[in-house]
Amino acid sequence: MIGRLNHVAIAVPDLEAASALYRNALGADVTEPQPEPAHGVTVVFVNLPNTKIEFLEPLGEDSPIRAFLDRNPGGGIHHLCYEVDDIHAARDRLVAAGARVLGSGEPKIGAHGKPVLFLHPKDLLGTLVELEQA
Ligand SMILES: CC[C@H](C(=O)O)C(=O)SCCNC(=O)CCNC(=O)[C@H](O)C(C)(C)COP(=O)(O)OP(=O)(O)OC[C@H]1O[C@@H](n2cnc3c(N)ncnc32)[C@H](O)[C@@H]1OP(=O)(O)O
Ligand SMILES: [Co+2]
Repeated sequence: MIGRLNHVAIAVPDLEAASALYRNALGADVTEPQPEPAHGVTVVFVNLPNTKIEFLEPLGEDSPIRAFLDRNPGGGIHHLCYEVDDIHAARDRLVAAGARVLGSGEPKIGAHGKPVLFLHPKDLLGTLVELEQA
């Protein structure tokens, strides 16, 4: 069921500063800011040979990452995103294993234009897990 590691997400207080740091200090290839109002964040992706890093900045008053940044004002690793062949089957299997799906329980279109959903960190080893339909 579980497939490629699509991305590791880092929540940051300042997307432009984070992008400049990775470009200047690491020579990274960083995409331009992509507002995702349905998810309450603006994102960029750091393209790596074998996966991506996603930087997240809060967008709007109800951003789901606001409290995380209050706890981690300098930023911090926020979630892992795994690709799955069938996001509904993966969801149902995880729910059967006791994991809680966040939000409505139905996938939403994510930053790559594909269905995504999130599982509660308390049910998956203290790690927020995102699933993306491959
Ligand atoms: C554009 C889409 C893009 C993509 O890749 O396609 C994205 O990735 S969008 C990313 C932003 N959206 C989300 O993260 C949606 C799912 N997240 C949530 O619904 C919330 O962040 C939630 C519920 C996981 C946590 O919200 P909040 O911090 O406000 O809740 P609590 O303060 O009640 O925290 C509960 C409990 O969980 C711990 N926690 C919170 N966030 C994380 C985390 N990222 N990793 C690990 N643990 C986390 C928090 O510390 C609390 O623990 P406790 O021991 O009870 O204090
Ligand atoms: Co993500």
